[in-house]
Amino acid sequence: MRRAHTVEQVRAAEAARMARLPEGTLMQRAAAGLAATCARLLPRVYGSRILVLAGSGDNGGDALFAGALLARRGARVDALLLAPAKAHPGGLAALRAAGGRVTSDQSLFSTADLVLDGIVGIGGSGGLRPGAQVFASLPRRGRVVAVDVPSGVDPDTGEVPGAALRADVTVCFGTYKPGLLVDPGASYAGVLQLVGIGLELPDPALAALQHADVAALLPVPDAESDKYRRGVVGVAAGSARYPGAAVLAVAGALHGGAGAVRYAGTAAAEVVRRFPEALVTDGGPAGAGRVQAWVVGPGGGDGAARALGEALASDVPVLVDADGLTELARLGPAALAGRRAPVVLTPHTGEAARLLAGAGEGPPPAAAELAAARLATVRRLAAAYRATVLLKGSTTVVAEPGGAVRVNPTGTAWLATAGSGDVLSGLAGSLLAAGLAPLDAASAAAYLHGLAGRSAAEGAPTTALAVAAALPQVWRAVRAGRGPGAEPDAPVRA
Ligand SMILES: NC(=O)C1=CN([C@@H]2O[C@H](COP(=O)(O)OP(=O)(O)OC[C@H]3O[C@@H](n4cnc5c(N)ncnc54)[C@H](O)[C@@H]3O)[C@@H](O)[C@H]2O)[C@@H](O)CC1
Ligand SMILES: [K+]
Repeated sequence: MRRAHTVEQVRAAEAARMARLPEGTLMQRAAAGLAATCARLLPRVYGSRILVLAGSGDNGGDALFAGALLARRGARVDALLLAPAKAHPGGLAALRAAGGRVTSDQSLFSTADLVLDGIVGIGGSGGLRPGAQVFASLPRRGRVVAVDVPSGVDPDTGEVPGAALRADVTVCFGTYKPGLLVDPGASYAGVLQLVGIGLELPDPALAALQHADVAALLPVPDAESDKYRRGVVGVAAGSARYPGAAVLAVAGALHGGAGAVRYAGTAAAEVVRRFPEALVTDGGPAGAGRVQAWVVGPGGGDGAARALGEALASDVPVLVDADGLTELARLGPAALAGRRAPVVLTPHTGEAARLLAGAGEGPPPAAAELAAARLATVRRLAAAYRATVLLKGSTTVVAEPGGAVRVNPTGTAWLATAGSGDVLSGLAGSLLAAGLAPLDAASAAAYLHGLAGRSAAEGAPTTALAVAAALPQVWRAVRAGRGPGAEPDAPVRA
């Protein structure tokens, strides 16, 4: 599991550690790790041209000390100081002593073999300041290595309020920061490299699952299992107008670990034609028979209101998606009051906007605004509806009310295809029925769905049904620890 901590948590851990260590020890550890990563990125250090962009704080200090270490190995290191009077004195002295120079030549940014972005780290707020904005648009030849955080990215939220410096690699110290894992910030961070500096950290503010975590969550039948013990998932989806949504949600559910899928709705004939193994009924959830979790809403059309009401009246977990969310937004959080079994909501940002408005949080915000502030949005929704919320998008995030947040590292833009959300809800509902806790079911489903999207697409447009069909091979890869994302620290990137 990749764990990310907020600036406040990092500062507290640093203060506790520094109290027991000689002055500057943590910075030396950070600089050594940073220099080692830079050295690995260069064909050879000796003779390489390196530009250090150093701001006014310790982030600049890290960059200057790392520059000094690289200069000692024969690199030609120039430092451009964004706030010359405030540059880290120890770092600057070390750089000079190692033969490095101070420059004001911005064109070195475009000719250097490697640029170290030490403009601002966890002390940063707002986008790049005017003096540094030019670097966001200058052409580049070598790689840009961000020190701790790409400058201009909010470390706690991943929001990018102005210009920011896109990195090829981000070397972060002590722990990941939420802004490195959540878009839009994550898209500025490139490949992440964590350097341990010996911090003792509390529970993370945010976590990203990896293969081993998901493998440990996935239900596996044993000798005593039968279809009912493995869990039956109910799917109330599709309508005369959108029968395909029923087929896709059932396709996801059949690959999610439940022992059986019970379909309730007007697309029963289509479902059973496609999947003879599904148990089907024409009515709503109320008369469908026992299930361990309901999925309500994909393509539900006019029938979504009734299906939602009947599913919520049951005593099992309910996952609400698509038209079910539109209906829930109309009813507001009161519709969930008194419910004991968990509720999972899976909105995209448009649905999230409606849900927030439905919770009395003012007029619907613009979806783009919510996408730019994904963490804040998912937390607000989880708190307002007291439900587990999976917010879909360029990075899918999952939050529990007042609790843990998970970010999915496996997403791919190829999944932005019609019907792919229906597969995800079926899959997540199936994991719920198999007994996973809501946060685990939602985040494991997002993880598998992302990998299945990659595998189905392989760089070309794909279909929702192909994504569902790729799920078994993805389960195998995750359980075997194979394929993209299997290495504990290799980020999965499109
Ligand atoms: N505190 C520690 O023990 C350690 C800190 N480390 C480094 O120290 C960094 C944090 O250092 P600081 O607390 O000095 O803060 P920064 O170096 O991140 O920022 C310094 C100052 O820049 C100004 N600033 C804020 N936003 C800005 C912006 N958008 N553009 C330009 N300037 C801006 C602020 O006045 C801020 O205090 C970490 O990110 C990490 O790189 C590491 O050396 C590890 C140990
Ligand atoms: K930085």
